[in-house]
Amino acid sequence: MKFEVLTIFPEIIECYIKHGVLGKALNKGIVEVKVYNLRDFTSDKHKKVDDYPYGGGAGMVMQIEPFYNAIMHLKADEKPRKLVLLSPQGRKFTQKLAQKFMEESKAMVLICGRYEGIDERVKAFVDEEVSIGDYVLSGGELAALVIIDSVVRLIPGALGDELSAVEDSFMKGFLDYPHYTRPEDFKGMKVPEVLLSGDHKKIALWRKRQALKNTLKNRPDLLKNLSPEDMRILKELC
Ligand SMILES: Nc1cc(-c2ccc3ccn(Cc4ccc(CN5CCCCC5)cc4)c3c2)n[nH]1
Repeated sequence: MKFEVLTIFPEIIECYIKHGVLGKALNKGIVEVKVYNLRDFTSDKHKKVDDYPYGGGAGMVMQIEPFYNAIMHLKADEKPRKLVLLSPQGRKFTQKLAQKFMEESKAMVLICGRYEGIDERVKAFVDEEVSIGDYVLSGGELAALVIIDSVVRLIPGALGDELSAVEDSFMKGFLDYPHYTRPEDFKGMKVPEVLLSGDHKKIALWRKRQALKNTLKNRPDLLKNLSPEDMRILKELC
């Protein structure tokens, strides 16, 4: 899978993708990330990318020309790609949308604005407008990294043999169970006995109960389409 990122701060993207799962996926050739500086697609000596908003208002708005020039440059190879604009007003990004992007797109262009946003006319050239949550960031780069990271985790082989994104809790429809590792007793804070029992059936049931308990407490909105067994466990918790 190939990601092409348009931004005025390429360093933000370049620094993050070197590390962890993403770094390994890049080294394995499972994913390719190319970052383009929008200033390289300007036509003035000052490499200007923003201007005052028509109609007045605070702040600056990013001009359409650098975005247009960059998008036309990418499209010159006539390869199919999904163009995604990051914005506070976009469609909410979820694990389900990450799965859809991974399954449907061989290449994605992630368009990152800054300032108070970008000229509305850019939207004529994009396929999706996506928000990663109901809060305002300073630009699209963090949102682009969230999308890259969560989509790459879903690519078969990206996480290495021992891990699988399929196990990620959001894929199962509720939150994760608690995790523990050594030491068994840290300043009197002990690991739950059941996890030391070696009884895998009991451990699995305990983890399911804990996951449902966490979900009921923090994200009851995720508790739908439960299996009869999960519903039985949930009723015991109420
Ligand atoms: N999920 C998410 C994505 C983004 C995102 C993505 C892309 C850009 C490009 C610029 N910014 C910063 C920005 C955009 C708009 C405003 C004005 N607006 C006024 C009314 C209330 C909402 C904000 C202020 C600052 C971005 C922010 N934030 N959150």
